[in-house]
Amino acid sequence: MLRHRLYITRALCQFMACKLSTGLFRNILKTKHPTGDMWYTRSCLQSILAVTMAPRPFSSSQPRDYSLPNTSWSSEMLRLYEHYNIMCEVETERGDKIKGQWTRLPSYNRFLKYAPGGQYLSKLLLAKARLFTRNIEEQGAGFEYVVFENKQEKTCVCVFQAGHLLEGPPGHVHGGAIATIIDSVTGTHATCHSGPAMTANLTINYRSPIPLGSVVLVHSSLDKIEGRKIFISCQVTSSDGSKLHTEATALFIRLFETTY
Ligand SMILES: CCCCCCCCCCCC(=O)SCCNC(=O)CCNC(=O)[C@H](O)C(C)(C)COP(=O)(O)OP(=O)(O)OC[C@H]1O[C@@H](n2cnc3c(N)ncnc32)[C@H](O)[C@@H]1OP(=O)(O)O
Repeated sequence: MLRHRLYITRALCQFMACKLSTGLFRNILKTKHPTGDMWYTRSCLQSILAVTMAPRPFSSSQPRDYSLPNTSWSSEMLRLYEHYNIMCEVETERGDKIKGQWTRLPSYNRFLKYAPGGQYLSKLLLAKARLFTRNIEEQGAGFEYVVFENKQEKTCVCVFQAGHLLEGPPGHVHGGAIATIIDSVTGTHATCHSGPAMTANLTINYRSPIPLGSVVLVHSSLDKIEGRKIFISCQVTSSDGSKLHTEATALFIRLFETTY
């Protein structure tokens, strides 16, 4: 009986929280600037990002964090993951654990009900929407990757293992898949640094093919910011850094005036 009551109370709490967050987003997204442009306050944006990036607090099935190791990860992938992950937390002389220079970024899960502009995204779309790079359920078949950010150095590093469904030239990764991972890593970098931004330009030079199944590093560096423009350069190298596979420059445009 008690268990039954607890169950009903939990369901009611979930329902209330869901309604509350929906209303909040609707109000935020409908807020207009006097010029007619969509307008977000810093705190609103931060709450949107916090909520969109964090696991759903009241969901019984927490979204999966695709950036955590799984059984498809090769020993090289795991080694590099550990290499950066260990730098996310450092031990002080007194033995306390404190935040290090690097931060592992969890995989991004979108569950906004309303797109910017107020357009209602149906429940179906909502349930099925997924970041393009995370759309293959089979572990190891597509994009296996994890992104680490170093705020101080304004860099991001992505450890990327390309699965067999990303084949282009026989035995090698498709150029479109390489462009996708570059866009995703630099886009994540731009968004983490400056808030929501979209790719305006992406220029890629393919220098040497990436063998399918290999692990490479995607380095993203924030070069400069001019108003809403964020300039990022990117290199894809072999895991030991000795071979350059791809070079790119990207221009992102920050969607809102607010600076972080
Ligand atoms: C944490 C996890 C999160 C989530 C992690 C998400 C990771 C995935 C990231 C994926 C990112 C994508 O693929 S995004 C999808 C692909 N991209 C798109 O679909 C974008 C389509 N384009 C647009 O929507 C628009 O053109 C925008 C938003 C880019 C810009 O439009 P706007 O806002 O009206 O700005 P606009 O006035 O035109 O331009 C502002 C300034 O930028 C300049 N500018 C604009 N476009 C260009 C350009 N291509 N090349 C040079 N310069 C340009 C203008 O001259 C101007 O300079 P000045 O006069 O001020 O000097």
